[in-house]
Amino acid sequence: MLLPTLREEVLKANQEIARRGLAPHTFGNVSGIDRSGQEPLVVIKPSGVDYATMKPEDLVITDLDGRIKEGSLRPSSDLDTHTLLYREFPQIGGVVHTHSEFATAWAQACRPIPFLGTTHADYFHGPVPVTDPLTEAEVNEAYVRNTGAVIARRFKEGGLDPVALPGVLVAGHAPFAWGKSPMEAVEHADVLEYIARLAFRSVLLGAAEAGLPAYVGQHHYLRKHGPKATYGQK
Ligand SMILES: O=C(CO)[C@@H](O)[C@H](O)COP(=O)(O)O
Repeated sequence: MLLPTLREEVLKANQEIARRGLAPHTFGNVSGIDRSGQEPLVVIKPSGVDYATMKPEDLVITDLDGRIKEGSLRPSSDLDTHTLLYREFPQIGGVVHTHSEFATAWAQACRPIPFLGTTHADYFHGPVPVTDPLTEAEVNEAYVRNTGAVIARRFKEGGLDPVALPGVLVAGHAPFAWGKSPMEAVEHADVLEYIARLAFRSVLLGAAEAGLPAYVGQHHYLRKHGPKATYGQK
């Protein structure tokens, strides 16, 4: 993907998380990556800039280690999480961080979103995982980079597939979601908030946390993503 097109898509994606109510104030950020050139380049939201006034030239371009290549504004304060996820999950092309209400509530409760319905199963093949809380050492050493590290650790140690589970809850913080592109990452962040709200209400109504029978979840996930889709545990 050429950078000018990626810039436009990352700008639109950042405006979309605001328009969809997923990012009150500036509590959220979207990035995209262009892996087509010799050096992968990340395009990310500038820190603290109002989505409504954001322009393509405000976006910041960095390399995969977060070194700024282009841009006069400060990159999002979550840059190191985004770049670590691009290094750890080579399949992804876009990352979204939001503070959407219900997904953030599950993250603050340090509880995974249970696998309760087919709406969930269409997009997330399994409970939406929650990370371990960062240790004091991880917070003090590098909070943002270690936020990415605990996400990567949760998927690696859990044998989880970031394609079949395109999002996570960072314990005590809020959700991150990803996809093949910035706009697909926004779709996943939007669905994550919707299934978080549904699960919250279902649990209040007494839904068994045992959740959906595996065969129903698998049927719906494969129906949406095709018989060759990767899903579930690796
Ligand atoms: O999680 C946080 C703060 O808790 C951040 O996501 C900010 O809410 C957004 O920061 P910028 O992207 O504007 O730097």
